[in-house]
Amino acid sequence: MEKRKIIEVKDLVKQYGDFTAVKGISFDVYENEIFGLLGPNGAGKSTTLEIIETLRDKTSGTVIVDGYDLDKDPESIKKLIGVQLQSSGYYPGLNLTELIELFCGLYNQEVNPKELLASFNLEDKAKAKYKELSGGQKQRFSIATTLINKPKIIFLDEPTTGLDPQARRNLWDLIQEVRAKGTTVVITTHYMDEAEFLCDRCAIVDSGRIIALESPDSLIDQLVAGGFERKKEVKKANLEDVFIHMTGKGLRED
Ligand SMILES: Nc1ncnc2c1ncn2[C@@H]1O[C@H](COP(=O)(O)OP(=O)(O)OP(=O)(O)O)[C@@H](O)[C@H]1O
Repeated sequence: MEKRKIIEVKDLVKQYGDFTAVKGISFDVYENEIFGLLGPNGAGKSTTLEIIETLRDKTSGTVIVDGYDLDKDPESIKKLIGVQLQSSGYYPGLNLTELIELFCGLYNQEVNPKELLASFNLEDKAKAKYKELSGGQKQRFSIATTLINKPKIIFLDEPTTGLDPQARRNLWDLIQEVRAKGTTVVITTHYMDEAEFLCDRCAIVDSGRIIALESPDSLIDQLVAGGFERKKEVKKANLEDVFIHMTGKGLRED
C-alpha cells in the first residue's frame, strides 16, 4: 500500500536577520511513522519544528500538513497537531487533573484525566502540581497533554534530554505506544541511540541542511558498505545495559 504523506516540507528557509538557520530543506513525513530530525546543537531542528507547528514564521518555502497549506490555513493545521508546552505553559496553581480539565475545556474535548494520567504512569500524581514532578514525570505529563485534542501528529522536541536511563527507556516505550494507537510522531534529538531505537526514518540536519534521510538501518548499512569499521570490537552489551541490568528498569522518580 502506498504510504500517505502527512507532512510535506519543500525548500524551507529561515533567516534570523543576516543569519540563515534553515537553508532550503525538503522532506516528507509519512502517516503513522516516527520521524526524527537529528543533528548537533544549533543545526536548525527546533526552528524547523516550530515553523511546522505554526509557532514561528518562515522566510520562504512551502509546508503542507495533512493537505493544509501553512500559508493559507494555519488554523486547520493547529487543530490536527499536538505540541509540547514549555514548563511555563502550565498554570502553577493547578494540579495535573485540573490542568487536563483546563486543556479539555480549551480544546472542547472530553478526556478522563484519571485514564490519561494512568496511561502515562502518573496515576499517583493526579493531585500534584507540575513543578512538584521529576524530570521524567514532567516529560510524560507534557506528552500526555499533547494528546488531549486527539491530534493526528505530535511534535516532541528533545523529549528525553536530562533523563536517567530508566526514564528514557520508559519514555521510548510510551512514544511507541502513542504511535501504535495511530498518531504520527515527529521528534528531534541529538541522541543517536534514541533515534536508532525509535525512528522509522530520520533526517540528519547539519548547519541548516539535510545531509541524509533514510531509515537508521540503511544509514548504518551504507556507512559499513563504504568500508567503515569501528575501531573497537563491538561488545554484546554497553555500559547502559550494565547500569539497567544492575539497577532495574523500574522508574526511580516516585
Ligand atoms: N530567535 C532567534 N534569533 C536569532 N537566531 C536564532 C533564533 N532562534 C534560533 N537561532 C539560531 O538559529 C540556529 C538554529 O537554532 P535551532 O534552535 O533551530 O537549532 P537546534 O538544531 O534545535 O539546536 P538545539 O539542539 O541546540 O536546540 C542557531 O544558530 C540559533 O542560535
